[in-house]
Amino acid sequence: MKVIEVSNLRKQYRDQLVVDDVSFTVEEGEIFGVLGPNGAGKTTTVECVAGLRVPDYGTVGVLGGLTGTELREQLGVQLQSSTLPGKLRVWEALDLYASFYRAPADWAELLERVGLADKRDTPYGKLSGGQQQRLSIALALVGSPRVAILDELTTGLDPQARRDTWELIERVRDDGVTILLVTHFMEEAERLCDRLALIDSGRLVALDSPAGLIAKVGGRQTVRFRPSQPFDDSVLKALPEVTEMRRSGGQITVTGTGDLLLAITTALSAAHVVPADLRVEQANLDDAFLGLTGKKLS
Ligand SMILES: Nc1ncnc2c1ncn2[C@@H]1O[C@H](COP(=O)(O)OP(=O)(O)OP(=O)(O)O)[C@@H](O)[C@H]1O
Repeated sequence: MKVIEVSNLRKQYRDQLVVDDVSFTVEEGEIFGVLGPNGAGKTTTVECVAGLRVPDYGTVGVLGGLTGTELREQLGVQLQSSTLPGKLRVWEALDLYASFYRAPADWAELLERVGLADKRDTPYGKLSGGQQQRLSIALALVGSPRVAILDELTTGLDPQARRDTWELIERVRDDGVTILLVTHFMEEAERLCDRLALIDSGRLVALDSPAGLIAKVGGRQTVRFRPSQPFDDSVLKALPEVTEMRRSGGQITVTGTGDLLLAITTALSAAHVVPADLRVEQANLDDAFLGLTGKKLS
């Protein structure tokens, strides 16, 4: 079932076109990512989905075209810019948000779920960045929505807090909430998203699963190793899988496609060379973005 349908969305601020003919659909139960560099138009796109901005052109449908109160009841939104008064206690914020809904979730249970039960009486201003983000997720979920929009959720968090937040988002999805996630972190998109819309300068560049996007750039891989003894470049350069080979100090870096690792290890073995410190790096979403737009994501 299609939960979000965006067709030919266009949005302009004065004379700046920031969303240019963007279309995508989000299926029920997905974590759907909108990935792109700063200023690409991601927030504007999801603000149109959330009904917070009016598109200049195109249509946006959530759960078959809900609007007004019905839309607000079914859609939880956590926006990049949202902050709360520093003195507001965690429980007060949840109680306040719960009062906006006819059938709110049990917020005490929600607090357990986001790991903030022991911060119930802590003022918002005294929470760490990660705790504030987890509270903002709880606030987005307090109306028991079927769809949640989460914008730049982990920006500014340390790696551990970021990983904790990813686990939390996965649990929310496992509970049946469809998630539209805005991010400019390649690693976050790769780890969390079932499908991704790559956005650059307001335009949809590609839409696929993370693996599908990476495959679009040809599945480039890099293999690094230290050879047990000298060998001639031609041993590897002659392989059809190899596109480039570089030597730096004692290390050799080979890039290529196909079953690169097998081709290299077989050729080295025939030349009686043992590869030590062998490492394989697959192409990632950064490479995909670079291949599709000519720009680096980060
Ligand atoms: N209310 C506004 N009025 C005028 N220009 C705006 C407004 N909001 C955003 N913009 C501009 O529109 C462009 C797209 O912004 P948007 O926030 O949608 O991008 P983004 O991809 O979410 O970027 P970021 O990750 O930096 O938030 C930017 O150039 C931004 O400066």
